[in-house]
Amino acid sequence: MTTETQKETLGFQTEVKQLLHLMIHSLYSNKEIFLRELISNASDAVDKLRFEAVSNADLLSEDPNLRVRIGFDADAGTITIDDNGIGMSRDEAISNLGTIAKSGTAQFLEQLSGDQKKDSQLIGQFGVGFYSAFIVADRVTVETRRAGNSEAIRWESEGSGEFTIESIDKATRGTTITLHLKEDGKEFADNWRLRSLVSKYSDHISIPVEMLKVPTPEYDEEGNVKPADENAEPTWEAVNSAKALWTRPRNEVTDEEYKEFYKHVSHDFQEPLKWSHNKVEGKLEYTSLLYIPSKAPHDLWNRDMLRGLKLYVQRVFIMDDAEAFLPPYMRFVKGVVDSNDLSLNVSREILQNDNAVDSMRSALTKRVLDMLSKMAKNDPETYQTFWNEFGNVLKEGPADDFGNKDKIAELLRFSSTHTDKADQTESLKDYVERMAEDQDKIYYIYAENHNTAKNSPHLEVLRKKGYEVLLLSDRIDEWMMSSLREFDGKSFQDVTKGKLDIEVEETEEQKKEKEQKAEEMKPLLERMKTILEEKVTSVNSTDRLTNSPACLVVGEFDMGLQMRRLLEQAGQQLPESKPSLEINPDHPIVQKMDSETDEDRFSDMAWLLYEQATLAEGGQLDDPATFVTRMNKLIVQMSN
Ligand SMILES: Nc1ncnc2c1ncn2[C@@H]1O[C@H](COP(=O)(O)OP(=O)(O)OP(=O)(O)O)[C@@H](O)[C@H]1O
Repeated sequence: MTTETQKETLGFQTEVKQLLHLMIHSLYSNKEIFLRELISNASDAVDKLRFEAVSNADLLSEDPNLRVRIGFDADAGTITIDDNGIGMSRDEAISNLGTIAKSGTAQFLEQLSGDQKKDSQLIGQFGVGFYSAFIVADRVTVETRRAGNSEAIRWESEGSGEFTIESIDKATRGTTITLHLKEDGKEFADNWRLRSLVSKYSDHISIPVEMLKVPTPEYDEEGNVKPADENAEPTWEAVNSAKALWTRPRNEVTDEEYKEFYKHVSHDFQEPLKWSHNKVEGKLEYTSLLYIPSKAPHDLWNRDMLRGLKLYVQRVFIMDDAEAFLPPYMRFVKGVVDSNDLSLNVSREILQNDNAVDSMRSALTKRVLDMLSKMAKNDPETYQTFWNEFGNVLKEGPADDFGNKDKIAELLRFSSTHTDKADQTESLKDYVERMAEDQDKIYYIYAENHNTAKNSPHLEVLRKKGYEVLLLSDRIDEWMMSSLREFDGKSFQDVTKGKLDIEVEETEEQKKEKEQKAEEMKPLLERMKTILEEKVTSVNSTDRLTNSPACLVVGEFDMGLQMRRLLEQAGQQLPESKPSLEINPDHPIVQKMDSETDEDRFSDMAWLLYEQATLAEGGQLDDPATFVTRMNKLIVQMSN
């Protein structure tokens, strides 16, 4: 006996144990989904076999009719799901059915709270897959033989922490899963129950999902039921329509079918927000079925994760996550593309450099943008749900996809001083419609968080003028704004950069008065400049402030202070560039400073103005302790 034939006991990876435990507890009110998950896996296994058979036809020859079979034994309390797909080798079974390969699993498990309803949603988003068998079964046996291998194995587990694995004889390739049902899972070992679940969840599966035909009774001449023929071969019949859903005409597919198909391709538990199903004929021939999910997966932010559409070539499954068909900022889209123009041997590398793929990619990108524009126009509430989940990914769009910049800009939603709320609900179109008559720019501010943006001294004069300002505080925002130059002919203006160019209506007299004041301010500004020389390029008088005494402004073409901080934190060496300090000449502190004769006190006040301006725009002080000492000194002097 070789070691391989011996029965080995192995432990589940810790994460599997945790997931199993949580899943059994949080999904018990939705038990029936186990069947969908297992049929979905069986169909994937058949797809993989068909793909391998493209280069090795022998794999198919022994058993060419691809199908999944569902059997049950009500007396024994078992259900079997049997496929003649790719099967698993010993090593594959150990890693596929004993570990979770997904990145971020540990973080995901940490999010679970013990609240059954919330957890079941999260687990659904994560994908339960094979392990869902343990919702209804207290023992699961998997017998499997990989196509092309002679060795078959039996994997078995009670789902509590370990599994066994041993070599067995199995005549045919593929996988048979036997569920030994728990007491409260026995209801599923029933012909009609199983049939109705297959139609509900798996009708769209492209291969036949078969069950044993229930013999129709035959009658003798007297009208009595004839005894069944003991020797008759059981006949299997398909209980689903077994036609790839995307190949069917749109008007013959129901919403329910689209939704179930989505769950199959996306491994998502929840319903999609929208979908778009299209057949393209002409120079290129392909069919696409694209879905917008309703919830972001937990690892969406990871740009390196492989993500994309399921690729079929002439109905043969080629690969999951074919990322070449959509740009990275559309990595939330799920679905299928089935092409008639690609070779069955196509690889990821070929996809990256193929002209047909390029054309499909730009057409599919337009399709998604159109789907979103329509949703935004006809169903703003659903669009808002989309935006709240995926807006931050779409914000990568203007930089990623220059050609569609304007279309993407229309889809963006912002927080703005119009609502003063953190929710991103305002479109640029709304902004432009609300623009004041004499306003010719779209103003925005970027800060580390919403409140810093909303309360920034830089907004004071704009608020006074009634100009709306976009309040940006997502990390991606500054990058996005650097690619958005204009919208509807209006340029964007960062209110913390350069000159604001806001026309303030004033009479000749007021103008003169201002000039005179500026002249009077000069010595004060000079005095401050000498003190703050190492921190600022200049100290100027400004009319952008109404309530605050001072703010920091960077040059029009300089990097924003927030971006600079982010890059510095990331360890980048940046050329030095200093902001300028702008002073509100009407502010009492500034006026007080002008008459301050004590040089030490003046210096403290100048530093405090600079430091508070830094803090107000979300910056950090180089020397916070000295700032506190200075402030305390002034407070004591004030109260004396
Ligand atoms: N019937 C089967 N035939 C061959 N391999 C299978 C079968 N069922 C499962 N597997 C293998 O086990 C792996 C794990 O399955 P599981 O259902 O847990 O995850 P998944 O299908 O990859 O993703 P998800 O958890 O999102 O459903 C699969 O990726 C596949 O490689």
